[in-house]
Amino acid sequence: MVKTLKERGAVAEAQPEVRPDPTREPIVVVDGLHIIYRVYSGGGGKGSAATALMRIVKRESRPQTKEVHAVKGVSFIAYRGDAIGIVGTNGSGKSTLLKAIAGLLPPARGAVYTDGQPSLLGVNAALMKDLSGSRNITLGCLAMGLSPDETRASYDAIVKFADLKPGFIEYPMSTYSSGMGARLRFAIAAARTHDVLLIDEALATGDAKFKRRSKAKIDELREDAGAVFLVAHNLDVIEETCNRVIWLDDGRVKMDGDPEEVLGAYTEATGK
Ligand SMILES: Nc1ncnc2c1ncn2[C@@H]1O[C@H](COP(=O)(O)OP(=O)(O)OP(=O)(O)O)[C@@H](O)[C@H]1O
Repeated sequence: MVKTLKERGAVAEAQPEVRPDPTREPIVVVDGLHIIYRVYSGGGGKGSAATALMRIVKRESRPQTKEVHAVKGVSFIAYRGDAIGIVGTNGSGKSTLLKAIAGLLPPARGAVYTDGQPSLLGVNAALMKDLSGSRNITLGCLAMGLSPDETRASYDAIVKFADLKPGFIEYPMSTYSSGMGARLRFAIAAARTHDVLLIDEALATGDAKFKRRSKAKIDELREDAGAVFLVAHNLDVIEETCNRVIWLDDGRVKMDGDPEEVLGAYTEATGK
């Protein structure tokens, strides 16, 4: 039987139409964005340096590349003051979308326009795990563009916000639990206002008290910042923090709108 284009997956399911709101100020415009990862695969052998060297010696051709189409024609507009939660099952493209908004991944097609500088705060944000929390605060603040005076002035507030166990601020970050690390990273990032703040799972590891304080901080950041994006598997965090939710499904926008409505449909569809 001949399959239709849709059955063969050649035609994407329609994504919600984007209707600009002329009364609000756009901060991030994502326009028909496609992100494709190219992964080396095949050749049989392991992808080690030795295999690559053998291939050069034997003058074999390069291994085949495989494409992973992670974001498929995503479009939306984020406005000043928006806190947008991004939900979706594993591998649906949430982290990829955040990285693309941060400018870390080149679009294969489409474009991302941002008014101001996006900052990506991920659980894996690049602090130095061998340095103490204290040194990382200085490093992180300077890396975010704060002056040495501003860094010194922000130090106490960051330590207080991170609320680590006594003494831990002088220990290397490699000794921190993932929750402690996430708290410190969030506290550092929150020390500055951001035009566009992208948060990837940073709050998932915090306890209830920290989540409450981070929600208050995100509300504050939203007032000063342009827009906040939050990826989290914990839907409570999204529901409490965001005024809008985008549901990604296999790299496409399935729904974009009111948190209650989108999270309701998402929970029903996925049983999460
Ligand atoms: N560096 C990479 N190279 C190749 N493929 C990748 C890479 N990073 C992600 N992918 C693929 O892109 C797709 C989207 O991944 P992504 O990490 O954006 O999803 P996610 O929704 O954030 O998932 P999770 O909820 O598990 O964190 C997946 O198929 C994943 O395997």
